[in-house]
Amino acid sequence: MTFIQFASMLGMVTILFVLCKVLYSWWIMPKLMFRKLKANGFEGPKPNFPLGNINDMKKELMMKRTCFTSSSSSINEISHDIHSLAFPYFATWQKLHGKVFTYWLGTEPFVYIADPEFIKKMSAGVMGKTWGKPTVFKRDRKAMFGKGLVMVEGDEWVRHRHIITPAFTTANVKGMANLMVDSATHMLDRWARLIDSGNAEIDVESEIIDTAGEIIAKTSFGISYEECEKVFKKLRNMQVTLFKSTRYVGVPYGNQIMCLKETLKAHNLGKEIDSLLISIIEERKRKSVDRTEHDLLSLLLAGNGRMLSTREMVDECKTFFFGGHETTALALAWTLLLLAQHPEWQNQLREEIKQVMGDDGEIDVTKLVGLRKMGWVMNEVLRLYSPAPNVQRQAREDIKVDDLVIPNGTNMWIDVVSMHHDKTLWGEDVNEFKPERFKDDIHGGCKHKMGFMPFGFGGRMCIGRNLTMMEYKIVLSLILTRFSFSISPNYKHCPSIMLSLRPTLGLPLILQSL
Ligand code: HEM
Repeated sequence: MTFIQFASMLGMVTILFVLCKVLYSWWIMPKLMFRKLKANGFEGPKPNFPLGNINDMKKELMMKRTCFTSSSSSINEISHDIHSLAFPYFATWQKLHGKVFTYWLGTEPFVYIADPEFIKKMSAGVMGKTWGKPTVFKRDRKAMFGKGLVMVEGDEWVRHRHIITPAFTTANVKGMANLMVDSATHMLDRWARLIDSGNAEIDVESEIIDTAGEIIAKTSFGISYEECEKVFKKLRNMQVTLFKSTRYVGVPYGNQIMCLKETLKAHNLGKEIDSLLISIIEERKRKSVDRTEHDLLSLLLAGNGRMLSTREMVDECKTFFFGGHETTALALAWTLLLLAQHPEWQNQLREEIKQVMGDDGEIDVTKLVGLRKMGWVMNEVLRLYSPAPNVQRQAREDIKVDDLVIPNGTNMWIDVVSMHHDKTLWGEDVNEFKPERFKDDIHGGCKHKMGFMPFGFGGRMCIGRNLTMMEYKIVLSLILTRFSFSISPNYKHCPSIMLSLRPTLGLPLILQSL
C-alpha cells in the first residue's frame, strides 16, 4: 500500500468515525433518552429531528405576539394573567399533558415542571453540589457566564460559592449603598431635566436598565464612571447581540449556522470584555487591597478570593453583571408599572418612606429594613412579573419522584411564571396586585411553600438577594420621593421573555416632579 493510499484510507476512517459520533450524539442518544423518559412515565408533544419542538414554540409565540402588540393598553385593560403571553407553548401543552411533561429543544430533551409538590419531592435529598446545569445552556451562554457561579457544578461550585458568599453579607452590601445612591440620583436628575424641558414621557425600562448596569458594574469592579461605561457598553452589546436573534438552542450547531453573524460578534465582544476585565483585575491584584473600597472585586481580593484565578474572577464579574443588573432593573421597572396602575400604593409607600427616613429624603441604609410595605410590594411584583421566569437544572443521578424516575442527565425546566399565576396555589385573586398578601407570610399565602420562588430554591438559590433588596429599596425610595407617575397612553402591555421577563415595547410612563 502506497503512502497516498494509506493517507486517504486514514482520512476515510476519520470521516466515518466523526459521522458515527455525530449520528450517535444527535440521533441515537436523543432517541434512547426519549424512550427512557417515556418508559419512566413522561409524556409530551412529539419532537421532530433536528429542531425538536422549537418550530411549534416559535409558531405559538408569533401568534401571540401579533395579537398583543397591535393595540395599546388602557390602564383598565392591563391584565396580569401573563403566563399564556410569556410562554404560550407551555400554556397549550399544560392543557394537554398536565404540569409535568417532556419537550425538546433541538436534540435535547427537557422535563417541564410547574408543580411545586413535584419540585419538593425531586429536590429532597439533592444537595446544591449534586445539581447540574443543562449543558446546552452552558454552551450557549458561555460568553456571558463562562465558568462563573451560575454554571459551575460539583466540588467546583462548592469552592466558588464558599469563596464568594462572604462578599454578599448584609454588612458588606451596605458598603455599596453610596454607589447606588450616586447612580440613581444621576438618573433622576436627568429625568427632572427632561420634565422641565417639556418631555414628561420617559421610557423607564431602558433608563433603569442602564442605571442598574452602571450600579452593578461599579459594585462588581469598583471602577471609575468612564472605565465602567466602556466595560458596561460592551457587556450590554454582547447580551443584546446574543438575545435579539432567533435562538436555536439545542439544535446541533443551530446558532452557528442560522445566526453566524451574531454568534461571531458576541464571540469577539466576549474576547474584548475579557481582556478589559483581565487588565482591571491584574492591576487590582498588583495593588495592595484598599480596605475602604466596597466593590465585590475588592471584597473577594480582601477575603479568600485570591484563591480564584484571574480567569475565574473574570467569569464571576461577568456573572454578577449578567445575573444581577437586568433582574434587579426589571423588578424596579415592573414595580413602576404596577404603582402607576395603583396610585394608592404610591401614596402608601411615600408615607412609609417619610415615616422611616424622615422628611429630608436622605437615604439611611440602616433604616431600609423598616420599609416593610415596600418589601411586600417587591414580593408581589416578583410574583406577578418574576424577572427570572424559570429555573434550570440537570439531574446528575437518577431521581425518583413517586413512581416516576428522572434519569441521570435529564434537563429540567421549572416554569416559575406558571406557578406564580396558578389559581390552585394562590386562589381566585391570583392575577390581582395585592401586596398585603405578604404582610404576615413570606410565602404570600401560597398553599405550597415552593410555589413562590423568584430566587430559585435549595443550595443554589440566588446569592445576590441582599444586594437586590437593598438596591430596590434605595432606587424606589429615591424615585417616589421626587416623582409621581402614571401610565402613558403609548404603553402596550406585552411581557415577553428575552432571557428575563421584559416589557417587549418598553415602559413609557408620564412623570411629574413632586
Ligand atoms: C431581582 C433580582 C434577582 C432575581 C429575580 C434573581 C434570580 C435568580 C435565580 C432564579 C437564580 C437561580 C437559582 C436556582 O438555580 O435555584 C439565581 C442565581 C444566581 N444569582 Fe440571582 N437574581 C437576582 C439578582 C441577583 C444579583 C443582584 C446578583 C449578583 C450581583 C445575582 C447573582 C446570582 C448568582 C451568582 C446566581 C448563581 C447561584 C448559584 O448557582 O450558586 N442575582 N438568581
